Amino acid sequence: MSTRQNILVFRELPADQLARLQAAHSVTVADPKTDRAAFDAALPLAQALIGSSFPIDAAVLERAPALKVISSVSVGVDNYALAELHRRGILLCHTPGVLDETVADTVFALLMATSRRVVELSNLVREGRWTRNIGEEFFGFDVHGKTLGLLGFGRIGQAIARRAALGFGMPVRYHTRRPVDLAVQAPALLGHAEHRTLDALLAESDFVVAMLPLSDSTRGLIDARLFSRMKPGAIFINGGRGATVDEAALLAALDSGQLRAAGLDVFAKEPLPGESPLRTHPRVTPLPHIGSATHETRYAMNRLAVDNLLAALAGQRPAAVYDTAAA
Ligand SMILES: NC(=O)c1ccc[n+]([C@@H]2O[C@H](COP(=O)([O-])OP(=O)(O)OC[C@H]3O[C@@H](n4cnc5c(N)ncnc54)[C@H](O)[C@@H]3O)[C@@H](O)[C@H]2O)c1
Repeated sequence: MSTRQNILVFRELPADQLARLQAAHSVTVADPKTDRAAFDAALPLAQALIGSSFPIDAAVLERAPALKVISSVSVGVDNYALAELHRRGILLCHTPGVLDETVADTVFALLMATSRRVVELSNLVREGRWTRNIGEEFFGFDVHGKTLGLLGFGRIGQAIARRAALGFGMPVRYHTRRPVDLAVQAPALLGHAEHRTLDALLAESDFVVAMLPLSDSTRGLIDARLFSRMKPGAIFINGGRGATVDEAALLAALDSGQLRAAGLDVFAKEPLPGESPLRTHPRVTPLPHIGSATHETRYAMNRLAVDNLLAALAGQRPAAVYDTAAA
């Protein structure tokens, strides 16, 4: 590639990271959510894109004939038309690894909040309704020692498993298409985590945590059948992607009492529409997709995304390339 390339930044970057791009390339900043016209105007000459949280679909790619590389400030790649990127020979980079521990912390916050009713009981205090000692009707359920079932046992799933097994004494069950060789891939979990078929995991787990990417194989995967196989009174947590869950089936499972509670960081449609019953359901703890949203981690993700882009534009292999051929 020639030296100065046209980069289109489609989501705000920290000033120092933007400066790294500007030092070496011609940079246009245009967020399509707030200035679609500027984004569209920059597409035809863009050789590189960097950003997140906006669908780069076939229609966008069609208007970007010079595009060679996209650097996503995310680990999930469901916003990108993967087959089309592969067909056009466009490199896709993402940010695995740097957010694992932070997303696992967020998932654990949801485990604690749902089982110990943290938000509900904090509101009771704030609203002046704490007028006598708390009785059984406000008691929660223990987290420590309970069985955790993980749907999705990748980088983040394993970080959740470490917290559960090593910090909270929780037996961990996980479901993947093939068992993981723990001795090689997750030695800290040897003796703590066991592979299960999907139905066996659901039947055994007090907490079912979904940490799945969104793909053709996971869209709507967590449906009425799966909720019906969970232990009565189980708690369901979703930290992966909203569209892996049939939200109507989730609500039905909550209302029938099959599920005790749900903690959700992600939703099929985001921001969560005002009319969604999940917004105000008394046994749902909703979060506004904050899995990786800490100062340190968002900065690390932006820096890695800029590293990836600069390497690609210099003709080097970036540290984190997503294999679009395998999608
Ligand atoms: N809430 C947030 O803010 C947030 C933050 C980061 C990532 N995420 C989501 O979490 C996902 C997982 O991230 P990761 O880094 O752990 O990914 P990863 O690729 O390391 O792990 C994905 C796991 O899902 C499993 N999997 C994939 N398809 C499956 C299927 N059909 N059935 C069963 N298991 C299946 C894989 O085997 C693997 O264990 C991301 O793709 C992203 O969508 C959410």
